[in-house]
Amino acid sequence: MSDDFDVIVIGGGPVGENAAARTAAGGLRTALVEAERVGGECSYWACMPSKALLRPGHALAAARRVPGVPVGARLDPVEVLKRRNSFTSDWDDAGQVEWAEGAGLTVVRGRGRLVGERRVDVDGRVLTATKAVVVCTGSVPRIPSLPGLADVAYWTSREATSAQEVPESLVVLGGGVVGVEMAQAWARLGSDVTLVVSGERPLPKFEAFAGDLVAEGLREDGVRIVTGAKAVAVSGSDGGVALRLSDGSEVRGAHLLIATGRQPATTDLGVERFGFTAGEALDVDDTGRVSGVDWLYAAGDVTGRALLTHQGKYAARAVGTAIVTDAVDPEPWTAPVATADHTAVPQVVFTDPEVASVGWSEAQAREAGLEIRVVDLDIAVAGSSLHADGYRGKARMIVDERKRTLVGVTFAGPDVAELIHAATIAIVGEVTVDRLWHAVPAYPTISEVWLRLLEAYGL
Ligand SMILES: Cc1cc2nc3c(=O)[nH]c(=O)nc-3n(C[C@H](O)[C@H](O)[C@H](O)COP(=O)(O)OP(=O)(O)OC[C@H]3O[C@@H](n4cnc5c(N)ncnc54)[C@H](O)[C@@H]3O)c2cc1C
Ligand SMILES: NC(=O)c1ccc[n+]([C@@H]2O[C@H](COP(=O)([O-])OP(=O)(O)OC[C@H]3O[C@@H](n4cnc5c(N)ncnc54)[C@H](O)[C@@H]3O)[C@@H](O)[C@H]2O)c1
Repeated sequence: MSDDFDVIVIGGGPVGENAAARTAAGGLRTALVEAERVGGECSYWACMPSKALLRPGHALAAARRVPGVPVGARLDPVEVLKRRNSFTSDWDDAGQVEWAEGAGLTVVRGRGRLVGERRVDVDGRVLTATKAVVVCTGSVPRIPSLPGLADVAYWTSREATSAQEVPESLVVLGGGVVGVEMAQAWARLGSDVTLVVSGERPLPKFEAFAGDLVAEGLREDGVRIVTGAKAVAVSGSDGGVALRLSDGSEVRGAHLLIATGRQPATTDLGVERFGFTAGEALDVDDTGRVSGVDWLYAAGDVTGRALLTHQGKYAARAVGTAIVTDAVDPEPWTAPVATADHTAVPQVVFTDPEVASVGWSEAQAREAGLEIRVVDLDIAVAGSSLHADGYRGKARMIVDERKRTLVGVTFAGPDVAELIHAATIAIVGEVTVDRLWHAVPAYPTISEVWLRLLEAYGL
């Protein structure tokens, strides 16, 4: 096999796969270098298995909210874990390799390292690229330096998404997205879960009402939430783990999940020779070109821009197009440019209730100095009351008063995920509220909340 390619992509997660598929489709000889499994974190230890663990609990809860639907008392963990395993293809990447080869990629197994201009060492074999190298190595868990942590067997998101048994009890440190999703998934499967968060509520990066509603949902599932807590030490305890907090109290569990964020996977990658620091993000422009190195590109978690599969894949499509078309300073909102990263990143937290947001939070919009108007509403329309008895949800719409366009939308409530794409379209398309008025939501759907938001705005 030749070691010469036009493009070498390091990292075969969802982002690397997309960048490579684009360049191959553009007629460029493309190598995809992967150290573990083609498909990356998302397919085997993140998006897919976590959502597969959550979905059965949501289905059961949804059925319980509609009288007349016969439902069992609890989930069947054996069947839930079996279905989760099928979503990860039992951690076998043969299907993804087959897809990659079908897309015209050369899959090279091994750990890639930049060893010179357009040169990548893969476990001793040096590949060269005529055009570009694209770094899509993703991210790894950020582990806090807690005394005692190195001496216990703790979980990261990998163990939390791939465990083959329901833990009797679980302490989750960190109330971000991984923390709340995994706390609920395992609580609904029968584990006794304690969630330790450093602030007033979980999900601090979202609007406060969203974190509050999710906290309510978790508590209803039996999750104990310890707020305002600073972990100071960890120790082994009765075959499990004890987490000591700054107020002197202790929380214990059979397992401890560290869910305190992620950091770019740039260690042992050779980035230092191009002026970057191992462990830090690769700084890129909107076409994905790495600052100061004209043949080096990056996309996805490794850039630290938006740690989300869909947004990383969007950046990958931009990178692939930029390489194929030799784009130089392309205009914003054209195919080789990931312009939406700045204003319209959608995210769904797949708890029950769900949180779905896009664009800026109120705090971010104010910090950016925008003249805004915030419209808050309970989600209480015919569609929501038919959807579930006792439906509880909230919506926030943030309007840029100068342009009369939306800059941020958040929904929190059962099954709001599918509402968010309409908001993404409105923000990306810079649709004015006056024009949005003519986008009539079907009756009786939960989307009618859009009409109520516009009425509350004054239309
Ligand atoms: C528990 C959890 C749940 C999540 N759920 C969601 C969700 O529902 N929706 C969502 O949008 N996002 C979710 N995310 C985030 C999502 O997983 C990431 O944003 C996404 O995986 C990033 O894709 P990537 O290709 O950049 O990186 P990764 O998926 O991390 O893939 C990087 C790949 O590069 C390989 N690699 C690394 N270094 C090298 C090297 N030197 N040589 C060769 N190969 C290398 C790795 O082995 C890996 O396969 C979740 C994250 C976690 C932790
Ligand atoms: N549904 C989804 O889209 C989804 C699901 C899971 C993860 N993700 C992505 O993966 C990334 C990583 O998720 P995450 O939850 O690990 O990170 P995160 O940054 O979302 O949350 C980490 C949380 O841990 C807290 N924290 C940090 N250090 C702490 C400490 N020492 N003690 C207590 N708390 C501490 C932080 O304040 C923060 O709230 C996120 O950016 C997220 O977008 C997405």
